Amino acid sequence: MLARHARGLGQGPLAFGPLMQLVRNLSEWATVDPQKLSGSAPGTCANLVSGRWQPSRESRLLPDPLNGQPFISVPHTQPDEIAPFVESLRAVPKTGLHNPLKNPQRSLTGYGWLLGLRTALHLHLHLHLHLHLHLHLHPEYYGGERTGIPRGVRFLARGFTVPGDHPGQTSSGNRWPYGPVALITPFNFPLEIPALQLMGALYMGNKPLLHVDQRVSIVAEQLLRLLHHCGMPPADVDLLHGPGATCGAVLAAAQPRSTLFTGSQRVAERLAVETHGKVFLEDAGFDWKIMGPDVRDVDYVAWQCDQDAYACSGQKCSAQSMLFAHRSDGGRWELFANLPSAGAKLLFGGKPLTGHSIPGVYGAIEPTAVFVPLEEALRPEHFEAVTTEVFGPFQVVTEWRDGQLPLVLEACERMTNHLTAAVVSNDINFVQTVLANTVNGTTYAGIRARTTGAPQNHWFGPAGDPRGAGIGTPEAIRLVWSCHREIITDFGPVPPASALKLS
Ligand SMILES: NC(=O)c1ccc[n+]([C@@H]2O[C@H](COP(=O)([O-])OP(=O)(O)OC[C@H]3O[C@@H](n4cnc5c(N)ncnc54)[C@H](O)[C@@H]3O)[C@@H](O)[C@H]2O)c1
Repeated sequence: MLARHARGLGQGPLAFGPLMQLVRNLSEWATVDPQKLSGSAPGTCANLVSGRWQPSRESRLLPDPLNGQPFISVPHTQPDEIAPFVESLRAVPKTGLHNPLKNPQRSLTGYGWLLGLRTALHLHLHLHLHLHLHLHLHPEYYGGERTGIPRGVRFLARGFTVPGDHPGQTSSGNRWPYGPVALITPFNFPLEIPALQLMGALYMGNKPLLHVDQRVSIVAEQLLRLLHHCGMPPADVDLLHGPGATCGAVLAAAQPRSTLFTGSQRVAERLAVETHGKVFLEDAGFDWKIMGPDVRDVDYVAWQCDQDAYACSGQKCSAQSMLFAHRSDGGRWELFANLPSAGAKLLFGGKPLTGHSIPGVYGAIEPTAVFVPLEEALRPEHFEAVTTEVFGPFQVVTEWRDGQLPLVLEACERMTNHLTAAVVSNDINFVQTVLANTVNGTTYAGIRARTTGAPQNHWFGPAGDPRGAGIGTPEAIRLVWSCHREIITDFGPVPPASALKLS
């Protein structure tokens, strides 16, 4: 009954109570119960293409990160099985499933149910299937989590008009979908990134092929099953489980009009070439934090450093990768006063964790920090190694003294990834100098500055690269999932023939 209620498209936002109930009733829509997933009762996954759930020829058994038991069987789709995915994408017109002039009601009534679902998801989804699965697979921080379902979908496609050159002429800027698109996401945010980006793609009128890292793609599958249950047409999204290379083969054959890729630098650069540049990137994060000379509230700042570098085992793209601590001789703040003046040194960590049952394939090491003197870090022979993202509980620490800010800024200038950054200072002149001379796309400034935390209430994405994508705000959705189309209407009146001259 609830499902029928939810499928009453066009009815506007649904009542909160029934939706909470709907999300709670796992048996109506979920195919796995995370409380029961185990080596003796593994969960199984299926591909979704053109509205039909389908197995693949081979499957891969994933070991439970908690105890090593094989607990999920996921399709190991091979390149010779991709034809239905290619056909499905090729069947989508460039004009999308809807656009400002075609089926505009689809973004209103077709997704009306989502507006009510937003609240229900926000409060209850993470208490049930997804959080359990999610925490099992990857313990992502969930405080302030967003579901990616903004109010007023139609306003995402808001355009503008400009008066023309003569009576009857007007030009209008429109947000237009790409039509067939691909969405590729990594292992470390199995729900948040697919949910936020998928909804944006759909709102703007695209049909996405979704590929999530095979180790966690079961979460995205359950999200799609919930969305179907709530009324999303099953053919609106395809889901491809399997190796990344198989997804690459689909892209090469189907040539989606645009691809949003979130993941490592290596794959990002490869896709940029293979898609001939038709790609938006949320790639590697080498994220720095600069402490100003005025840093105070030491316990708070140190706590935030630990959170940024080591929460979630440092496996956030926004994790603190390099800390520039200010060393103030005779001042209040001497973070690493006992460090040697030259040479790199292990500050702490560096050993494998012991006394656990985590399978070796997942890796488990102590929170680790390595100190590298600033001048040594800047040497050409060291710089690349010092500024390469290590996707784990690892950070590089250095220090700078009064007069060395230009060296710190030089290091920021020479880095290749510009995702998040933090300027920990309440000295407005210091903050302004650092902000004016750096480019990171999501930069926090002030004594409470952090590198992690996104995307809760703001844009999140890299800057300084025309391929840079965003996530988390209406602007991000508009940028990534629609393009600009200018329509100049010129209906007359037509001038008399006597007024026509060659120009
Ligand atoms: N910038 C961001 O917003 C953001 C967010 C999360 C993670 N990350 C980055 O992701 C990385 C960690 O994630 P990962 O190890 O899962 O990344 P990864 O690049 O190995 O994999 C990401 C996705 O790409 C797919 N893939 C791999 N090869 C492919 C190919 N040839 N064609 C198409 N798809 C292919 C994978 O199956 C996976 O779904 C880190 O570098 C981290 O900084 C960035």
